Amino acid sequence: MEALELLLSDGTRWPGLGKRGRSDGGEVVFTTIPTGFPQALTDPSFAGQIVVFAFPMVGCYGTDGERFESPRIWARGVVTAHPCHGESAGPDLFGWIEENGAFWMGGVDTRRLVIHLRSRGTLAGRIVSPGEEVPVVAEAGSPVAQVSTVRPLSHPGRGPRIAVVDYGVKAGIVRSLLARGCAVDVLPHDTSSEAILALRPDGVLLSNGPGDPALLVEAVSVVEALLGKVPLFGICLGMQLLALALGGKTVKLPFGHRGGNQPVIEAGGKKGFLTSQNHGYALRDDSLEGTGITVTYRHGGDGSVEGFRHPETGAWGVQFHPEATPGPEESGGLFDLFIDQCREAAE
Ligand SMILES: NC(=O)CC[C@H](N)C(=O)O
Repeated sequence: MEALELLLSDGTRWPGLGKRGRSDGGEVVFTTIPTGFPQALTDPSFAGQIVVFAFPMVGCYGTDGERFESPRIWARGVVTAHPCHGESAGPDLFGWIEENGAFWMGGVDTRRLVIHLRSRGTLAGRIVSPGEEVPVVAEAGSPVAQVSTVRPLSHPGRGPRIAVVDYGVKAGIVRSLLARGCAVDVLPHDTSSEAILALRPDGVLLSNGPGDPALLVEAVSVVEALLGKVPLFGICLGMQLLALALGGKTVKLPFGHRGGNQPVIEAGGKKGFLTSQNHGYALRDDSLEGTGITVTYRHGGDGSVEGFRHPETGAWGVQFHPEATPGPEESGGLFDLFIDQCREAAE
């Protein structure tokens, strides 16, 4: 173990201990999940980011390969207060992070760091040696092409056939469809609308994924071409792309929503539930007029849009994660609603 620092783009330095030298720059974000760390780190939506765990003790159960959300870690670095080494459910979490070529730091005052990020907003950062002076910038551009499958992958099933456009899909989304009997085609992020419709899917699911949705101009035009032709359901980045295709706009949140206990309230109602979330962007409320979008869910904390439907085309989406992994499963029924919608459209 050697002394390391997390150097932030505002010049602040956060000391800790770890094993490796200097990471590249990445957006430093925090998540409040209290469990499911390997699931979070393998979520492709974290690609290129340095993840601060607000929960103090991390790694007590090691890793469990069966619960990965993709085959590898996409986060660039991990920052924690108290790394817990050793094996219980599986290999040592921090050894596994190193094997994946990612960086980690322990012994960091993550309570103060989370409050700093919450008040300053998300910043770029790098894991460096103490006192090291290097430029700190997060990569520009979208990581979607790096995390998406390059070839279509087909999973058989007797139920409706769902095409999943993979912008960085979590395995939990595919599992949620397969568990309900669907046949699933996972398609590369740049698949054309013609190629998607040629599969004659009963529905199209637009997946989660990393980065700024507004950079994905081509994906938005593919989604636009699908509108009204097939049932469409977007999750997180997928919902953002759907809204952009309908003429809405997105905005970067100051520090995002990342955690397993994010409250969501039905718009205009009182019913609330807890959700798993991992996003830094949101729909701009003032961009929705004239789009035909009806907001269905809002965040219980800041009131931002967490879901919508578009009655004219039947397209809809949620900003939170009904597949959970990690997090509460109480919104999993949304997959059933989508599958019912696909069945009805096929009749
Ligand atoms: N999990 C996701 O799909 C995240 C969507 C997008 N990258 C955001 O940060 O808002």
